[in-house]
Amino acid sequence: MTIARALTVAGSDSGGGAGIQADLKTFQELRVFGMSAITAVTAQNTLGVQGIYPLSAEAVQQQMDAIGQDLGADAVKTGMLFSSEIILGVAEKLQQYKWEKVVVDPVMIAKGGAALLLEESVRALKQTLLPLAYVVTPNLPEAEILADMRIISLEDRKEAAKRLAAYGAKHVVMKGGHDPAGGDEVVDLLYDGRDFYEFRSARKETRHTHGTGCTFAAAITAELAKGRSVLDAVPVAKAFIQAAIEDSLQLGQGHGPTNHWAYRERSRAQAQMSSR
Ligand SMILES: Nc1ncnc2c1ncn2[C@@H]1O[C@H](COP(=O)(O)OP(=O)(O)O)[C@@H](O)[C@H]1O
Ligand SMILES: Cc1ncc(COP(=O)(O)O)c(N)n1
Repeated sequence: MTIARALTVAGSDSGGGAGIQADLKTFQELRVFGMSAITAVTAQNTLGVQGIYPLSAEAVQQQMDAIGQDLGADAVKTGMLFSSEIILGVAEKLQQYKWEKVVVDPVMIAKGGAALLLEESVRALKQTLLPLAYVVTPNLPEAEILADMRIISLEDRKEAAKRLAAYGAKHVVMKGGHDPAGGDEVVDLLYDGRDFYEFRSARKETRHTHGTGCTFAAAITAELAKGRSVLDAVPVAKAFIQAAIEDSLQLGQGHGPTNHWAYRERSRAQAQMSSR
């Protein structure tokens, strides 16, 4: 039996809802062997980010070497990268190990407002990492910064996706969670350099959305690691995050984490129903 392997290069969230912790939980739930290279340690909970301790670019590269030289990875996800030095170091290793299924979640600001990427590093993200992205998964505020334009209409989203593709990203998945005019639907838009696809789901009214972006991108990464196409991976990720948001765990006093085992429990219940 072949074992699908995925590597996440991201920050640690002590609260367990986002970052490395969300990614590894998601990989595990989707039956993919998860590995990590930590870029920064954050002291964080559902109330916000209390501290950020970045690692050196060398320490991040050494972790990626440890995986590249031994276990290997079928897909790689990047999340919080914090500085230009780390971005450049990560880009170098992605190229060295010829990792092509790379999902770049361009994490910039935590839900509570803390900067998880230095402002001066946006350029490095655009110019060094986007060209290596098989998939980039911006939320709307991140897409506005990367594409350098305001996004209001669906046409704006399409124009922004084209601009990100022009930087070299093979697929753009623009998430719609932050759409102020979203109404009762959340629409994620996929652009593959040729066509646009819309993925819709019911918007859940909730404040428990800590780590939704990380979890969604990790689910795409897991499915790519198994050999699925982007067009097949995105609907699985959408179903995964929908279940995780709808069945949230009500933990903590602020923006609580999503439920990483909800998708598996739903799938199991469905299988039992259909076998009756
Ligand atoms: N309230 C919600 N109800 C259902 N799905 C949501 C909701 N908010 C976000 N999502 C989904 O969660 C994923 C992350 O979305 P988004 O909030 O835009 O990104 P981020 O967490 O990076 O800010 C997307 O697939 C989006 O469709
Ligand atoms: C270490 C770390 N990485 C990423 C996020 C973003 O979280 P979200 O997925 O909610 O945008 C976070 N809060 N902490």
